Amino acid sequence: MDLGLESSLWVGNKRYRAVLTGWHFKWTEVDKKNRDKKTVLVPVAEVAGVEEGRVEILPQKSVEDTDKDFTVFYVKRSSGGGSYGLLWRLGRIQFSCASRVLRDQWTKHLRAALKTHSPLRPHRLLVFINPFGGKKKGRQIYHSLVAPLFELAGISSHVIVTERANQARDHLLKKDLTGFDGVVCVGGDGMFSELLHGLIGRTQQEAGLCENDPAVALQPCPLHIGIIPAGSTDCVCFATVGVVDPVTSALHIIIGDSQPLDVCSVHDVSAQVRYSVSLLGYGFYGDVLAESEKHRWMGPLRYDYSGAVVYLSNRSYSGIVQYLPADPLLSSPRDKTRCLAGCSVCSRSTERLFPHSSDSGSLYSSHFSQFSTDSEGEWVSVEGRFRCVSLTCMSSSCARSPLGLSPSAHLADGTGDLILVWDTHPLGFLKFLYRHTSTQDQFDLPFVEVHRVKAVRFSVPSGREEQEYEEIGGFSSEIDEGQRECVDTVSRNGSQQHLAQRAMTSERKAATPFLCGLCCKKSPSVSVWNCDGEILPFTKIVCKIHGQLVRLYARGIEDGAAIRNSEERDECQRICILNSLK
Ligand SMILES: CCCCCCCCCCCCC/C=C/[C@@H](O)[C@H](COP(=O)(O)O)NC(=O)CCCCCCCCCCCCCCC
Ligand SMILES: Nc1ncnc2c1ncn2[C@@H]1O[C@H](COP(=O)(O)OP(=O)(O)O)[C@@H](O)[C@H]1O
Ligand SMILES: [Ca+2]
Repeated sequence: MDLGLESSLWVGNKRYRAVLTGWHFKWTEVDKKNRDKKTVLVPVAEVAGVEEGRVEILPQKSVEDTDKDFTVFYVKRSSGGGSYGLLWRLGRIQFSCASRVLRDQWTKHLRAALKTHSPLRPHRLLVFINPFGGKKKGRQIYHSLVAPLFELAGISSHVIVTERANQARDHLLKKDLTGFDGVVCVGGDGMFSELLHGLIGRTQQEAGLCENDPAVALQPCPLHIGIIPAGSTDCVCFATVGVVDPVTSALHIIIGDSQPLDVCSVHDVSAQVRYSVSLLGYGFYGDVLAESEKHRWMGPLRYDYSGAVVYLSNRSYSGIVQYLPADPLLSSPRDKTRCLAGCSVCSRSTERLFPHSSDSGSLYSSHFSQFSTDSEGEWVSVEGRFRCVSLTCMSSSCARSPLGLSPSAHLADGTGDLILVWDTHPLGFLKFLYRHTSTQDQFDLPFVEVHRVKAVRFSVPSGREEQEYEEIGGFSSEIDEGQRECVDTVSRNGSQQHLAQRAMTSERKAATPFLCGLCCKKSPSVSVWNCDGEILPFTKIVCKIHGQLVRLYARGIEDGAAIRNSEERDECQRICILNSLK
């Protein structure tokens, strides 16, 4: 069927020339002298629904069934929601046709174009709501903001309000999932993590693969994941959509957007596996999570409170970190680029990760080639005392840190960024943390290193695990020994880091009076791992990044930083549409 169509249509008493070209639907106001006025251009892929009659969805759905009218719902962008990302809202236009025949032609052609140009639109979704996530508004957010949009788009959803932790994960591992196109969580990063574990586990079970084996190349998941943000950090949503907004996320789900995402598998010696996408953190972030669990009643503020408590306790930990660097010719964590919608680094990675696929974006292509074609590089080893060791598969931007833990990380390039913050004096560490809140480079500090990696191993020097408490502070022999270890190991690895470490020793002496106030209590010698908001029950780990293991209903961040007024907003809509065509 030829999807193109062109005719005059009316909105109220204004005449429009409407054109459907297959990829685009546009309407231009025509004045009495037949001159063109303003045009609105909407990619067919961003049409949310087409309905006969004059349809309203708010305050509730109502249809005035006239036989010459039809209503089109589409994605409309607006700035807001912070300096990055664009809010999406539901645009609506009600057209009148000259005849019923023409009206039926328009609705038929538009619906056929939708099917052809956005094949991943979901028809049936499995939705899990965590009623206790974030500010406990999950149910309300879903029923008032999301369900009416799904209904409009003709999506049928099976909704489960969870009654316990891990219910969503267990459901995905065991229950019949036939007929579902995607799975949605209404909650925070913890709920997303449940879906991630459930779907990855289920996919490996069905493929007959052992997910606990770090040597296995995992099979990508066939079902898409949608996130309706209703949690505390909502980092996965922020970093993949650019804003934390339930309506924006619902619209990405409706139009069947697709964003692949790298996932890190975290294995312990007894072969248990966990997955992480946003933050795998030892030291500071592990301690913040452990502390925050005691203060869940505070809601999202528990992290700020616990962050301050842990910061003031001034801890550092010994560790041995080994990493397998990614190809430095492809990208670097300090190249000042940002992974935005249509990212070319990620697109090239798709071709590299799935070389035998005719459609380079296909989920179903062989994923096994990934490691056989990659030449295994050399592992690098460092040992010493760290304030924190963090690994992230993406930028991990969130409201607390709008550019994230690693601002130049990519969502789907098959690598992660390893951030090593060596022990330093308290003010230095505060500077590091504080830089996350602005555009200042948190890696441009002498005690910070960042590496783009494919795999990481971590262990605690022998004897430390059993040692329950130790003296801490810049003056104990423990720290001096740790400091020496660090200088030795790093210089063995031929890095310039040892110079910085030496400089740090004198900085630490300068900070002596400040430290005295803080460090007069005992502290544990071993921290815990924070795996996307969950405490891991093991310290020694092996991690591997699996490129594009899952897909989200998202498209990456649309850069809205330049948009300040409504005229620029229209321009932005145009630029975003042009970018989406590239
Ligand atoms: C001085 C200000 C310092 C601001 C430092 C901000 C760094 C923020 C990096 C955030 C990375 C987030 C990665 C996401 C992790 C989530 O998967 C995970 C689970 O989220 P969920 O509960 O929503 O399910 N979230 C977390 O683990 C939370 C980590 C949050 C860390 C916040 C740290 C706040 C630090 C405040 C320090 C204050 C020092 C004050 C000195 C007097
Ligand atoms: N019904 C429930 N009761 C208790 N815990 C739950 C329930 N449903 C989910 N959880 C757990 O709650 C934790 C936090 O959920 P999340 O939605 O991420 O909120 P937040 O962002 O506030 O931490 C997750 O680890 C999840 O496994
Ligand atoms: Ca990545």
